[in-house]
Amino acid sequence: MRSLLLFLAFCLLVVMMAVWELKRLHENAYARTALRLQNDALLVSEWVKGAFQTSDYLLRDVVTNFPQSELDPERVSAEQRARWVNWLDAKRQTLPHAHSLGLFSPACIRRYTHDARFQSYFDASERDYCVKLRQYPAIESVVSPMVMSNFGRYAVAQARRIPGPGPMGNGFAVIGLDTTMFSALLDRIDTGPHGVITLIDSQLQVVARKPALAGVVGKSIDSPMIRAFIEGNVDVSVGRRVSQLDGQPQLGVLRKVEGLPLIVYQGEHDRVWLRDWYARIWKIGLAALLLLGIAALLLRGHWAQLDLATRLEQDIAQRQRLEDELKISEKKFRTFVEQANDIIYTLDLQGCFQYVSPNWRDQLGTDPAAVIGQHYTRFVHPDDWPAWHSSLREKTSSLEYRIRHAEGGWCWHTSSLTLLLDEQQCPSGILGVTRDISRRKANELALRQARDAAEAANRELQIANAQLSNLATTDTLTGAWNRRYFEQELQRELTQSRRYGEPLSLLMFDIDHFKDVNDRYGHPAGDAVLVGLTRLVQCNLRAADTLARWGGEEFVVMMPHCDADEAVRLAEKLRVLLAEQPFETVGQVTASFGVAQCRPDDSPQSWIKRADLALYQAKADGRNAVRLIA
Ligand SMILES: Nc1nc2c(ncn2[C@@H]2O[C@H](COP(=O)(O)OP(=O)(O)OP(=O)(O)O)[C@@H](O)[C@H]2O)c(=O)[nH]1
Repeated sequence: MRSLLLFLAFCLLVVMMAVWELKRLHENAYARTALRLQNDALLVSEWVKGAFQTSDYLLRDVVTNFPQSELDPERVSAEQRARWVNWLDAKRQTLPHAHSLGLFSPACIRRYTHDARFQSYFDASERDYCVKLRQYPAIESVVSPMVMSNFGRYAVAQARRIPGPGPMGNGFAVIGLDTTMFSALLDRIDTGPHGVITLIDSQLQVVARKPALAGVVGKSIDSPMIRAFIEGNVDVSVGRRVSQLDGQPQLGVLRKVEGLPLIVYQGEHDRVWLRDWYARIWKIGLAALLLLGIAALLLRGHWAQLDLATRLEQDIAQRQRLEDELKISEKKFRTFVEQANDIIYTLDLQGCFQYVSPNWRDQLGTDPAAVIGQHYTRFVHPDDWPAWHSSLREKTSSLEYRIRHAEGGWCWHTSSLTLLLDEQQCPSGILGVTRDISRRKANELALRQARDAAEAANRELQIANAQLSNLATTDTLTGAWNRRYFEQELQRELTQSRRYGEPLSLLMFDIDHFKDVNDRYGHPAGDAVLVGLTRLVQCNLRAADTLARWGGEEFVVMMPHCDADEAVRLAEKLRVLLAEQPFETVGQVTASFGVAQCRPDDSPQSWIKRADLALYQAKADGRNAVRLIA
């Protein structure tokens, strides 16, 4: 963590140093370029001043040598006037860039000009030079901002007062200077491929520019900053700006031309004056990155060493901790082994005891020393050897077995066995923890015996219940359902039949002259007839039909899903079968049958009553017959 912080601090330091160095280089480049531009601007302004001084000499010459008496052309002859015009033109031609030269009266009326074609009346009282001469009587000479001259060219007018008594003296001379002279002047200056020099007048009009741009001369620059500079007290201003004329970012110097309504702007494109600085950005940036990269590599190496050292320390600490834990664990284990109720032992893979805890003696009466080296079969009941044998091959297992007590007899024990592994993860022995469960086994035996007795009693009870239930629903003599059961079934079937709209019929039959059978052959023979008859009828019914003994020698059969016709057919069949069946001792007997199909409005009683009535009719009609009351 500390090294990371150091690295981050180093990174910060490198970045700060790089930024500081770049800032310093930028400032140097700025200062150096600004100084050079200032010098260049000074040079240009001096040149411009020099140009105006030259023209001013010409004006001085004119003002000094032109006689005052000749200024009013009305008083001068035409020939004399022509001579003065030629004189003025000769003076003008001494300056190659002077395109006009004239003389004005104190009232700013032009009296003479160098060209005979322009001798007409011209009032210059509104012109800037006239206004200034009138406004400031103390000054001798003025230069006006650039104007479009009468000759159709941009020009700057320079005027010089003609000394005289009035506030305006005896008038003034004006020379018109073609602004192309400034362009020619600027052309001679080496500005480099991206340097700019612009001459601007006090009206913020471009007077001349290098490099030249089409239509730029006379163009007004809308710059509050330049306007403020013109109106301010400082003579020089340095700053970065974007040129309004060509849109280039530049470092530029503005310098007022002393005593003239002109300023020089000298600028250099950022690309030029910052060229070295841009190159240094790359170099310094790469150097910083290199430094940071080296630092990062060093840090990584340091971390790797640190990590190794830390891991070694951790390993040592962990090993120490494990050793301590092992000691504690061993101590605990020994205490646990020696004080526990359970017998703890180890076996080799063949099943011989290698260690047994001291309580073996307490629980099994043998000294532990005598047990060590012995095979488990020496102590374990032979019936439990298979369980032991298979457990010794398991990773973990538990088993219950009998083990011999030194004083004779067997104790029940349970053991949990765990396979022990050596450092190579190979089985090296078996750890066993055993506990005496003799008491539990005795309890289990008692419990099992009690449960067996309870189950036997339960079974007897179920048999008795079944018998009781049978008795409650069946007739003991014939085995047919009894009347009570039949009535329950009748009610249930009646409900079912109504719910599903199925037909349901009832058959009631009674043995004919049964009293005579009893009387003649005895009651047991009569019983035998009843039993035989029941079997015969039962064998000829469907599984869904219910046969019940209604009472004495009278029986009923309920037939679900069976209409009156089917019921009559069955009754007829039974009647014939019975009549043809010989009974032991008694011989053949007959029976009469009454049939009734259940009606929708029937109650059990009304339905049974109709069957009974049909039976009565069969009896009345001579017996051994079937009758239906539908
Ligand atoms: N053996 C024997 N006889 C019974 C048993 N129950 C009723 N009886 C006898 O059945 C006889 C019924 O006689 P009756 O009611 O006069 O009818 P019947 O003699 O069969 O004459 P009809 O029915 O009119 O043909 C009686 O003698 C009863 O003692 C029984 O469980 N075993």
